[in-house]
Amino acid sequence: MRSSLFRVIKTLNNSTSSSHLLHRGYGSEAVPHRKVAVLGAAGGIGQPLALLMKLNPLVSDLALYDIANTPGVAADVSHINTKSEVKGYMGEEELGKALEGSDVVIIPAGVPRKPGMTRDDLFNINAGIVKGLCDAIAKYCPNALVNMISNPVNSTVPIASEVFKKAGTYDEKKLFGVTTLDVVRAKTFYAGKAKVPVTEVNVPVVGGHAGITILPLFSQATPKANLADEDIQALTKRTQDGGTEVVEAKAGKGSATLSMAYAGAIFADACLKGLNGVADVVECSFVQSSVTELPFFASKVRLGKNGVEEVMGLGALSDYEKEGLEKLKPELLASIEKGIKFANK
Ligand SMILES: NC(=O)c1ccc[n+]([C@@H]2O[C@H](COP(=O)([O-])OP(=O)(O)OC[C@H]3O[C@@H](n4cnc5c(N)ncnc54)[C@H](O)[C@@H]3O)[C@@H](O)[C@H]2O)c1
Ligand SMILES: O=C(O)C[C@H](O)C(=O)O
Repeated sequence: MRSSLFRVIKTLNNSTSSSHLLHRGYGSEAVPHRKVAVLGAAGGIGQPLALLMKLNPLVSDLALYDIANTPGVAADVSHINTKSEVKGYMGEEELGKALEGSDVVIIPAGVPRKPGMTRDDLFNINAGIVKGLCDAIAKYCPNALVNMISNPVNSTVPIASEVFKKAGTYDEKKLFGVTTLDVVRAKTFYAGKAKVPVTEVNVPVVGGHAGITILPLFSQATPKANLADEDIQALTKRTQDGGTEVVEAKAGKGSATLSMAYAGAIFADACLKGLNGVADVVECSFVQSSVTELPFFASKVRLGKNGVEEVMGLGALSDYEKEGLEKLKPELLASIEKGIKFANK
């Protein structure tokens, strides 16, 4: 039963090098003790993400924190007969206990979009939520790798960096905006158009995580396919609007949760693999960066024992991608500056 479940995950999991341990079997192989905390664990993303992290054999302790409903989620997930110990924490007074000793903290806490909203429309509520949670991270687990899912990622990551700077705990190698869902979508859409096996596809996605700031680099997609320019443009637009496609389909009942949980689990797994010293773990992520003149930028990142080991360059871009890159910069910079300003006010 257990092995068949992992076969399903293996089939689902077409990520690059970082995916393998998500479906690694339960052998006697020794892996270091690792605690993962999910903040917002009772939400639409939090619940399936908690499930996927419970299936990850690299996790020893799984802390599920939310302001409401975590006892039920934790009781439910804890009955799954996999390795990790699950504990639920509810309310601010239990946040410290949830965070203490964490190696990786995943943050899907905050409100999702409704049709007609941009991710930036979430700023007023989510900025404060993220700031409060990051204050606690700085206090209780300053060395943890932080995987920021809460939107607008283009602003919440800069907010987190400022909170950590103020607390004197900022390490740019340990703060990640999770953009894996953009990569997951780009792979799926490319495979469909190029008629190549989706499990073999790789597509880097750079920039940020909102609208035109999401820049998939289909010129670097593998396996290669000779797609027409209008196909590339349509794929680019669909990837940029992927979140909105889901928001509209859910018609007021939230945004992507299941595909996001999958993407979040892949990224957290990559972080754990890096921490554990697995070589050549590469994922795209929105991190502090000098790849462009912007202070934060998503690109391929090599993960290691201390978090970011290398922020990789963009590689060769097509003229269409070069144009997209220049177009995204003002919007991305404005979102970054908005986050920094909020955290310092
Ligand atoms: N990065 C991405 O690619 C990506 C993808 C999808 C969604 N998101 C974002 O993720 C966030 C969550 O989406 P969702 O669909 O899970 O929303 P949701 O409303 O279903 O769940 C959010 C959860 O956060 C909890 N929460 C609120 N304030 C909290 C606090 N201070 N501490 C801890 N928990 C708190 C809520 O109680 C709720 O359980 C949204 O901001 C959404 O836009 C990001
Ligand atoms: O689109 C959203 O609001 C959620 C998320 O950022 C996504 O890309 O699905």
